[in-house]
Amino acid sequence: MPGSEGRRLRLGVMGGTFDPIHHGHLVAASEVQGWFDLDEVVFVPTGQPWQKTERRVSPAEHRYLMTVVATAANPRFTVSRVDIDRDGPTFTKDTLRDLHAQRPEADLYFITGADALTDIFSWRDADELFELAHFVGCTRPGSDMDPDTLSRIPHDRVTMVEVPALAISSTECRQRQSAGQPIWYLVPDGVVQYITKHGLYGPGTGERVSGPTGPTSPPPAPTDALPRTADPFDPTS
Ligand SMILES: Nc1ncnc2c1ncn2[C@@H]1O[C@H](COP(=O)(O)OP(=O)(O)OP(=O)(O)O)[C@@H](O)[C@H]1O
Ligand SMILES: O=C(O)c1ccc[n+]([C@@H]2O[C@H](COP(=O)([O-])O)[C@@H](O)[C@H]2O)c1
Repeated sequence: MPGSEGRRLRLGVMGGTFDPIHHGHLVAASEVQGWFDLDEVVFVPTGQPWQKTERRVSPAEHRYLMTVVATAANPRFTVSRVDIDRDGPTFTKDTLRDLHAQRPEADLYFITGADALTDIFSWRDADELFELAHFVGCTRPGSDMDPDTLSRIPHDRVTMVEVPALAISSTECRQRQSAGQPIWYLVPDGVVQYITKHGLYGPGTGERVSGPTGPTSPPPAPTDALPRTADPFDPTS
């Protein structure tokens, strides 16, 4: 099926662990959608993010559902299960091959933060990736990509895009939730409610509060928090 104006369909691919998804991810995807006139941006939560072994990653179904909640209002945003339904470690070459098999009519634009792009030559079969998709690296104003990495990427297969500064990370969201600090407005409202309902990132889940923002004693839990219910994805609850 052609995209607008009879040209080939343009499909953005926003891969991430999304533990949890936050407004930095959503702004980056939205900006790139506009820059490249993408017909759709498909968010792809990782199954087993093999380079994030230093910490516990939330179950894939939770990360998938938070991504569905966060993207539901945007008619151009969709969510794919290709990575979470594939066994084994998640490699982007598999993500792109699976999406190409599902949507052979589309050109793929893989959206990534500059931090992730800097590490791309540590990814599985990195040199093949640029044949499978055009890469879009999102930088914050004033930050530059590592010139060594940039020089190794074929220039016609990567574009750097400056997105509005949003110093939000999933790590910060987890740490704040663990410490009882608010995460409202860092993540969509529905994601705050999902996290509260399922008791994700609570005290005792191993998240550390770093730096001067961490309180010595956490503030009391907000009184409007949703009651915690049995977690269908946690066999121990
Ligand atoms: N604030 C942000 N602005 C733009 N891109 C971002 C931002 N945060 C993350 N990204 C990019 O989104 C993709 C998915 O990131 P990921 O799900 O690992 O989130 P994260 O915030 O980097 O997580 P963590 O803090 O747990 O490492 C990566 O390409 C990452 O570079
Ligand atoms: O292909 C790989 O080997 C590879 C290694 C690390 C990360 N990635 C991809 O990069 C995207 C962002 O990953 P992360 O771990 O920063 O959330 C996500 O789509 C991952 O599958 C891919």
